[in-house]
Amino acid sequence: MTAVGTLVLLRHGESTWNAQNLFTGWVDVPLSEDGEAEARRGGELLAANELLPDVLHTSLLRRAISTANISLDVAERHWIPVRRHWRLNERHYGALQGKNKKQTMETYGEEQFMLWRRSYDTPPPEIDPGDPYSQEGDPRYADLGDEMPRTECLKDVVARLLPYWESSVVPDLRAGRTVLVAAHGNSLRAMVKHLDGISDQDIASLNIPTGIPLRYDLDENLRPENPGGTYLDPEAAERAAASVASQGR
Ligand SMILES: O=C(O)[C@@H](CO)OP(=O)(O)O
Repeated sequence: MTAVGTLVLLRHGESTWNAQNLFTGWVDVPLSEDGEAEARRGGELLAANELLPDVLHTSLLRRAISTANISLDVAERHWIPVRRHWRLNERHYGALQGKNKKQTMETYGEEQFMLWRRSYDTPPPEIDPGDPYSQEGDPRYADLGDEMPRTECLKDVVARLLPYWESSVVPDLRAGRTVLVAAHGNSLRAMVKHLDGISDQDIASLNIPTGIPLRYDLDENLRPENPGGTYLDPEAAERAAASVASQGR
């Protein structure tokens, strides 16, 4: 079967809050210097593999936007059309946004910490609208109304991501375009869960590394011909995914 579409998933490079081990979610933090370097490396990998995106989809958060800009600039694809949507945002981390991961684990214990961080359907407590890390009143979310989350578990992310996948990403894939999705650890875990048909249990142990393009060749049913996708730098991806898994320790 010939692949109908090529999808490239790119988690943003390290952010300043990744570097400080803080729960981030919808807080709009920038890339760290290392994160910018990862984004440049991501662009080099795209160019070296002749994997040149025709269209970009990003979240509304600058760590994903900047990563895509830097990578595409390096790959000489800075000019491609872009669509941005909140449905590609990171999982909203509720009241944990801005909290240190290690301290959270020490305060609540490893079981509760992992339940909030990786269980499929247990969201963290809701964020208070007056919390300094709440997005209440942020103009970019003015149209969300009742859909504005105050916390999310991965199941919630899957539910809000899939309408965008169907309405906006799938048509680009079906048109034969190479589609770059620049997003986040948990919004991409939601996408990979859908693509690979991963169970609610097994998704807990899947972690996506920062800054390494993950390629999927999709058949006409939009099922991966290469299940699990193919990282353009598999060794670096394995090391980096293990480091995401161990955050908090
Ligand atoms: O803090 C976050 O928003 C995410 C991604 O950095 O963290 P985690 O990997 O713990 O879900």
